[in-house]
Amino acid sequence: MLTGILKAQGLYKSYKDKEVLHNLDLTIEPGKIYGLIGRNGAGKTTLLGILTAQNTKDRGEVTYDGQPVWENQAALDNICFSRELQPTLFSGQNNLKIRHYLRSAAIYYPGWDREYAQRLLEEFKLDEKKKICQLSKGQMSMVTILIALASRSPITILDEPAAGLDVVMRERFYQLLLDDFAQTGRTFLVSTHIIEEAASVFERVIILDEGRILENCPTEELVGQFRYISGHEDVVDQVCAGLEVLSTHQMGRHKTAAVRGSGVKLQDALKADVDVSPMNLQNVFVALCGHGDTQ
Ligand SMILES: Nc1ncnc2c1ncn2[C@@H]1O[C@H](COP(=O)(O)OP(=O)(O)OP(=O)(O)O)[C@@H](O)[C@H]1O
Repeated sequence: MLTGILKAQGLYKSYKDKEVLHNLDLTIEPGKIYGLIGRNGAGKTTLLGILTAQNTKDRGEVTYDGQPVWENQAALDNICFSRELQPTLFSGQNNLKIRHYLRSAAIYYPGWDREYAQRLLEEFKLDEKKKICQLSKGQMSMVTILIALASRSPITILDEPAAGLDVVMRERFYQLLLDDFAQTGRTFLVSTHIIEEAASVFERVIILDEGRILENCPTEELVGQFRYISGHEDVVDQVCAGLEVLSTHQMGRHKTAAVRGSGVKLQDALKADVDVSPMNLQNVFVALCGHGDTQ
């Protein structure tokens, strides 16, 4: 599926005097699955809301296929932002049922796949006659996921879709995502805190830290740049001299450093009397965004 590029340039967003996004640039290319990770309050939901014109920006531009997305239905027809249902939003409409919600989605999304939606309803064992305000947290997540998948939108964005799901449903969700991607090649952008579980699904990872994009690159390429180097503190210090050290942990004279580096300097390090071990995406995330909290 050939779709346009979703692009943010120079985004700024503040709530009162708190700056949440700072001069943020981001390019979402067609036909890729992106994982968006960041600490609590990093600005993920705010960013996703602005990318999909559901939230306002203070400065900057968001375009789809070169056209601004703000108040541009032609551009927004290509983008689905399926976010967690807020039971409080529905408390004033106690009779709103899943069926009504799906009917609205069918009208809103031009590519709505009714047959796929029905299949997912059955697979998730959701009763469309059930009221939204009576759904469990997991069932709310399932409705959110169902809408995202059945929208068939070229760019489909989900904000923490797996948070309310049990482990079996989370695995099923990732499988559905990958099956859909294999079939349609549409773009997915998914935010999550369950990093390691999702690492193998996301071919690209975006790390948002305090309103700034720290990384936006292939997951394997990113993780491959980081290693733990451990051993006697003197040797570790010597080896790390030319490398970027993100964090250190010491027990007596034994030291472990999380480092980023490649090339000659790393090759030299590998020859020294130290243990070198790979890091996983979660370790990399903590090293980059821990800001000393985990030392
Ligand atoms: N409507 C709002 N009014 C005021 N402050 C807000 C509003 N929405 C978000 N914020 C603040 O902006 C910051 C970023 O919030 P946001 O929800 O975008 O972060 P997040 O990365 O999605 O966080 P989490 O992972 O905890 O869900 C937080 O400090 C939050 O309190």
